[in-house]
Amino acid sequence: MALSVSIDSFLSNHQSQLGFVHHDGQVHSFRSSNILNLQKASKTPKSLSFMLSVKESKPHNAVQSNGRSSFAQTAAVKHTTGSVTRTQGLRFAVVVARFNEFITKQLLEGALGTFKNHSVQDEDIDVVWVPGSFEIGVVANRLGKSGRYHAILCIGAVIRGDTTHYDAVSNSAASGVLSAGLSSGVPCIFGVLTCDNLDQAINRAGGKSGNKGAEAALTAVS
Ligand SMILES: Nc1c(NC[C@H](O)[C@H](O)[C@H](O)CO)[nH]c(=O)[nH]c1=O
Ligand SMILES: CC(=O)[C@@H](O)COP(=O)(O)O
Repeated sequence: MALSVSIDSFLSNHQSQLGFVHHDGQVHSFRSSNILNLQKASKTPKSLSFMLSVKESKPHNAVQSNGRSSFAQTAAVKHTTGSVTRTQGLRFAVVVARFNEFITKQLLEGALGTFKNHSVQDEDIDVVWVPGSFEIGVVANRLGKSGRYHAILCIGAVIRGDTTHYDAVSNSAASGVLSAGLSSGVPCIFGVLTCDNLDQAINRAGGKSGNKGAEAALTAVS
């Protein structure tokens, strides 16, 4: 059964955790200890661009060839989405693993390029190096709790070897990043490659499958 939630009940349920900027640019609700800290840390405190934009979409009936209305139900409610254009005053930390550095450096380059393309200022980005992907979570958690950043981008490259070590490191990296986000309340973005071989990693670090660091940075902005 589909769950239908109106924007009003969504807002009243989440206003303690999130701030919202309506499409008219007005802040409609805004609080939480981290966000307050962020507000203090922000160079331009009145910039609330990191908050989610609430965009109104007009109800419309998408009629399928069989004559039935397809997503009329979802089209009838307001949708909430992040913005990749309102970046003024956004601050990011990037936690990057030194292990497989020839890959993680490329991912980092991709991420910094994306930040630049989205007008995030160099002085609003801190890069913190850790030994391996296993250590990313603990540092991301600490940075998240500092209240200085709007999102933490986590970068690593775990490449399968001969033993089950790969599973331990990649699963720990994923759950570490997840826990860091949940416990700090600051989005911690998973930009850790988990690859079966070196080729896969190279392809995803600026090769033929793109640059996953760049993609993860866009997620952080959003
Ligand atoms: N094998 C990989 C590691 N291993 C190192 C661990 O992340 C960790 O630093 C060590 O176990 C000490 O706690 N790290 C990666 O990022 N990628 C690997 O492929
Ligand atoms: C992440 C890994 O599995 C790797 O670096 C360790 O390789 P191995 O399993 O051959 O010890």
